[in-house]
Amino acid sequence: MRDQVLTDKPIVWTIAGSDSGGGAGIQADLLTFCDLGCHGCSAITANTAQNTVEVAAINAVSIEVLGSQLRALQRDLFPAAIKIGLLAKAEQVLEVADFLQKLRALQPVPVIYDPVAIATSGAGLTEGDITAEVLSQLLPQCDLVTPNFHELEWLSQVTVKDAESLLGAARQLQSEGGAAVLVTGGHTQLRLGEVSDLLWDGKKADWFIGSEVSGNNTHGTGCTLSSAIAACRALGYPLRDACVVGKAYVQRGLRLGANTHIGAGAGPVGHCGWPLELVDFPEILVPGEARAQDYGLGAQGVAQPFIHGFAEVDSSRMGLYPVVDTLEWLQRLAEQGVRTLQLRIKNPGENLREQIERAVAIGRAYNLRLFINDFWQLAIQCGAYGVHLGQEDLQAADLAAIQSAGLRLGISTHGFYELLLAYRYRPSYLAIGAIYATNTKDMSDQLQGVQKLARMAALLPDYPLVAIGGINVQRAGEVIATGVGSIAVVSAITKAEDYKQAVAELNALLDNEYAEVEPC
Ligand SMILES: Cc1ncc(COP(=O)(O)OP(=O)(O)O)c(N)n1
Ligand SMILES: Cc1nc(C(=O)O)sc1CCOP(=O)(O)O
Ligand SMILES: [Mg+2]
Repeated sequence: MRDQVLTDKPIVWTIAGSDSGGGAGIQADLLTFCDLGCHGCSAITANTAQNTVEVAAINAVSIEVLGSQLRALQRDLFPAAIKIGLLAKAEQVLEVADFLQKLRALQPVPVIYDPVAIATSGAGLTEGDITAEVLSQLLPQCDLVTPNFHELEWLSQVTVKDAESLLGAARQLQSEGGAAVLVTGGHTQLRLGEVSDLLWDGKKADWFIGSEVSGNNTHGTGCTLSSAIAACRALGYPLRDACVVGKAYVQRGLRLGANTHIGAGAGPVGHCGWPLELVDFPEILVPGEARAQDYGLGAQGVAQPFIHGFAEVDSSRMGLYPVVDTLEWLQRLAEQGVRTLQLRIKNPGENLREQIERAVAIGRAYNLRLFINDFWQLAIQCGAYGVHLGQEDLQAADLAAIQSAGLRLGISTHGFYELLLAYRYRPSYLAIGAIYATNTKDMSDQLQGVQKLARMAALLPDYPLVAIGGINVQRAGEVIATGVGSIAVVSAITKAEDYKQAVAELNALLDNEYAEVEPC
């Protein structure tokens, strides 16, 4: 929600080294913060003398100089997130860890550490060994650490030779330091043509699969990724959303920056604005899909094979979509000409089957797109038009049965990560929520806001998208303007003084927007 206030840019700090060549370090970090709508501040740990072909010198700043920068920032520019890059000697690690401990006692601040310590050439970038200080003092102050394969081996002391050992090393590092681990795959491909990152947060492993981009302009990708994740965390995005948007931002920079010529060596990755194209976003690996084996997620324990591709809805613009809990409401709204409806019964009585049968009959009589929430078995048995499922239902429901019965499938999503994951199933529509706070259901930790909705909707311009959560007549205009083809509402209709008027006003807003987009 924070990113809706355009006059109030979140502040993000980078604590890192200066790259005189302008491709990595502080320079890449500040470009990234700016690009993603944040105000960047810096505390410089070292002045490196480098260009695109060599690191000629690394001049660490003194503890006094580092500390004075941090304290000046704290006095006036309190951060919404912090990215840490090169810490050039053990004393700096201790200084930063100690500072963070005190800062985070005042207010929680997400901290992302890109453990820069070894150059691509293999040369050490630090004065002496910093391993012990990083593991024991710094990592407990971090929320996320973003090693590449080499840095993972360095910090975990585990030799990484395949996907299983990589996951083992990430688990080891996470359990030792407490921070979630995002292992970046830029240096090693587990599958040809795929550049994949592994996130292990102590509970769940996720693979984010990107495609290889040909080109040599890769300098600064690690700095840019960790900075983009920090910027997204400052905008209020949860960790998984921040990771997939960060990866997309780097992918966009690699793709659009591939043909620039800066220096004789590896040129800088591009900084090319907010990623709004699906092509830059990673695919989320789904348990049960064939390539999961190559990523160390074997078939064991997977409830069902990966099923994707569901019956299409007849229009990507399903319009007004009331979600109701009684047959009376279905009947009333069908009589008002509403064509998309959902029956969402949360406290079913003994006559649930009968209610669903009657709902399906109303749906047929009025030619409705009628979705049944949760009860997919009854929806199949009663021949419903479609079923709506939540994220947590995806592993439990028999998706093959829904698919082969020809039912449409709608899936709830809450943010970029869930949207990309649900999209892998190619459902009939994707719902995005909760856009605003709502009294109908506790969604307080999953609020998206309109700007984030617009950024998600931009990824799938022709796909049937539904926005839900706190939408009413006053807010519907800005929601519809994001490009979603449908707005789902509960209380805006069922608690309206005059539901017929609410239906008419919401329909008028939808008609108006679509008329502007598609002039006759
Ligand atoms: C259109 C639409 N979007 C989202 C939801 C929420 O579904 P779910 O996540 O399954 O939560 P419950 O509705 O079951 O509480 C929905 N019902 N409809
Ligand atoms: C049922 C539901 N699902 C949501 C989601 O974000 O998945 S928000 C929501 C409640 C929508 O009710 P109202 O229109 O009254 O705010
Ligand atoms: Mg549900």
